[in-house]
Amino acid sequence: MEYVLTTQALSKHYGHFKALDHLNMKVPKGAIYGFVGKNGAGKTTLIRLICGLQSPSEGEYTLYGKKNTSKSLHDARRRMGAVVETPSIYLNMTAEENLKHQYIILGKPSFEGIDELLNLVGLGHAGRKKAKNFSLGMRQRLGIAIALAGDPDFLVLDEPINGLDPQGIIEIRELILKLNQEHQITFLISSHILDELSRLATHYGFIEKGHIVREISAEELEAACRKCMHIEVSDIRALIRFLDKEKLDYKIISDTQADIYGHTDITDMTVKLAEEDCKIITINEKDESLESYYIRLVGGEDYE
Ligand SMILES: Nc1ncnc2c1ncn2[C@@H]1O[C@H](COP(=O)(O)OP(=O)(O)OP(=O)(O)O)[C@@H](O)[C@H]1O
Repeated sequence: MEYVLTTQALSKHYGHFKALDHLNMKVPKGAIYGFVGKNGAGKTTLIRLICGLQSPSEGEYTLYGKKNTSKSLHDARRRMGAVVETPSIYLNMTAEENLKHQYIILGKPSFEGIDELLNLVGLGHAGRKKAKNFSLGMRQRLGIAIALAGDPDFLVLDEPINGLDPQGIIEIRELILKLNQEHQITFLISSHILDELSRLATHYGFIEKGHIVREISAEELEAACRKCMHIEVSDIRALIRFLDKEKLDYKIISDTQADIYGHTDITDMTVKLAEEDCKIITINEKDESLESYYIRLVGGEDYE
């Protein structure tokens, strides 16, 4: 497998504090890599390091196979774009002027392609409007357009949907999917909004206290998320008696509802419960959410 980014025991210390502690991760080419962790876990620190905004204390990383210590890292970094924390846009400029400014910084010979870029991020109609009048979602999309100006094939987005309204979230999601699928751009997206990430990510890296506790593909994650049967009954005590007798793993949700893990013979359960005058009101299969998996992995305290 070809990797756009790898890190080997990458560490960043601030005095005695280890913001990154021997972090190992691999972002495959073509992936949408969800970089998941609580506030303060070290996500932004990793992003700052790979963008070259800070230097590692120990360990190393490669971008497109080029080591961070090698001279050719500069060329590899040209293939990468990033929106770190808030997008760096000039609010008194229009979207078009912001892009022209970026083109000048990049030393591009002409402004060719700006209209195309604005259309790509869904700002074709707003090119002449000042950025200060943009919604947060439009600003985020302009930030992505600026990051795309250098024609990267790896985009790093730090918490791209933080603070966006539902419509803004959908627009960013669709843009990321389009750029990934139609323009073959690999993404590293840091987020603590797991539900949203699970609609996009092909791979996940779970970071906790500066190191990766699990790296897993979306397919592996789906298999690892426990399937369960959600059941609503008229007599929860009868259900508990049945589940204990069958030695099934379960969780009581309310005084009429429970989640049952593992294989359950529904016919047998229906008959046995009927013998105790317990009616099944509803029953359906559900997957454990990414959020429950994550909490199981790193523990729930101070999770936002
Ligand atoms: N310049 C710095 N000096 C000292 N400590 C720092 C510095 N930058 C970050 N830290 C600490 O390093 C830890 C990791 O910070 P980082 O910003 O990478 O977390 P994060 O996972 O991105 O969380 P958030 O979502 O809150 O930004 C935090 O405890 C933070 O306080």
